[in-house]
Amino acid sequence: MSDHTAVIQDVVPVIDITDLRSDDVARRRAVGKEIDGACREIGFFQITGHGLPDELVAGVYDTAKEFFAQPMATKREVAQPNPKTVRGYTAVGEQAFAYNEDTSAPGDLHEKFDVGPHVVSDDPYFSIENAGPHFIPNQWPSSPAGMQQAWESYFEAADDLCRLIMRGFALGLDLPEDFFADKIDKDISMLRAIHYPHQEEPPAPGQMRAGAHTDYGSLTIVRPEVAPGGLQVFTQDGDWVDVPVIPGALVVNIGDLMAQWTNDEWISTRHRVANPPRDVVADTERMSIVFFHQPNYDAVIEPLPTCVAAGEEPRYAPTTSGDHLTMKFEKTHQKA
Ligand SMILES: O=C(O)CCC(=O)C(=O)O
Ligand SMILES: [Fe+2]
Repeated sequence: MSDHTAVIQDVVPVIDITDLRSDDVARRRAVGKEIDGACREIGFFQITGHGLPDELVAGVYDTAKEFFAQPMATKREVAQPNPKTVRGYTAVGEQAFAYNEDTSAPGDLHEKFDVGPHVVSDDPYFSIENAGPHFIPNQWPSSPAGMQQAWESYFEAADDLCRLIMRGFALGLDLPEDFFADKIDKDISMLRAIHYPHQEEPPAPGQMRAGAHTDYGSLTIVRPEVAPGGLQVFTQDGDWVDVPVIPGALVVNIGDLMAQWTNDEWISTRHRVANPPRDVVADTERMSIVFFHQPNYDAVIEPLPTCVAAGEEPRYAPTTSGDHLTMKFEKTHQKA
C-alpha cells in the first residue's frame, strides 16, 4: 500500500501511515490527506504501518485478562473512586456510554480498568489544585505482577503514536505540521481495557455491550479482538455497520474535540459495541484495549478559522479539553 490508496473495507478505510515518519514532507502530507478524507466521510479509519510493537499489546492484553479473571472483591480494591476520577475498576452495569446522549438505558455489559498519565513532576501545573482530576495518580492492583510496567510502556508508545497522527491531522487540515504540538505536550489521555463477558442470559431490552456514543477527545486508538458482538459505526446514511477486525491493524476514530476544532468538517461518529447474536454457541467473551488521546487540560478548543466559511458563525463556543472531559465523565454515570 505504498501508494497510499485507501482500501475501502465496508465504510472504514485502511490507511498505511508508514510515510508519516518519512523525511519527505510530500509523502507525509499524502498520508495526512488520506486521513483528512476519512475524517470528513466517517471519522473512523484503520491504520497499518503504525509501529506499535506486538509485545506491548500482549503485555496489556495478558495482564488485563488476568486482572478481570480475579474475584470481584480483589477487583473492587481498585474501584474507581467517583465519576470524575476515571482511575481503576468499573464493574459490569455500573455505567452506560449512552447516558452521554441523554438516553436512558440499563447499564452497559462491560467491565473496565482505566489509567491516566503517570508523569511524576513537582510542577504546580500537574497538582490536583490546578489540574483537577486530570493528573490524579493511578491505582494499581497488587496482582497480576507486571501490570503497571506493561501498561505504562503501552501508554507511552500509544501517546507517541497519537502525536504522530496529530501531525498527520495538521497536514491534512493544511495547518503548520506542528500546530497541535504545544496543545498535546502535557496530555490527559487515558488507557482502558474493556472486557465484555460471555453473555449467558439475554441482555435486558435496550442493554448493549457498550451503548451508542461519540468519544470525547482528540482521537482514540482501539486494539479490537475477533469475537462475536463487536464494534459498529453509525454511518451518515443511518446504518450500523460492523468494523472488520484486520490482524495487525488498529482502529482510529476522532472524538468530539476534533469535530469542534474543525467546526464539524470532521465527523465524530457515533459507535457502539453490539451484543453477540444469541445463536452463537461458543464463548462470546471479548476484550479491547482503548487509548483515548486527550489534549492538555488547559488547551482551548475552538473552531479553526480555516474551517469557518467567511460570514458564518462558528458552531461551537470555546471550551477547554479538561472541562469538556470532566463534563462527559459525570454524564456517563448519570441516568438520563
Ligand atoms: O471495545 C470497543 O471496540 C470500543 C469501546 C469504545 O467505544 C469506548 O470505550 O469508547
Ligand atoms: Fe468509544
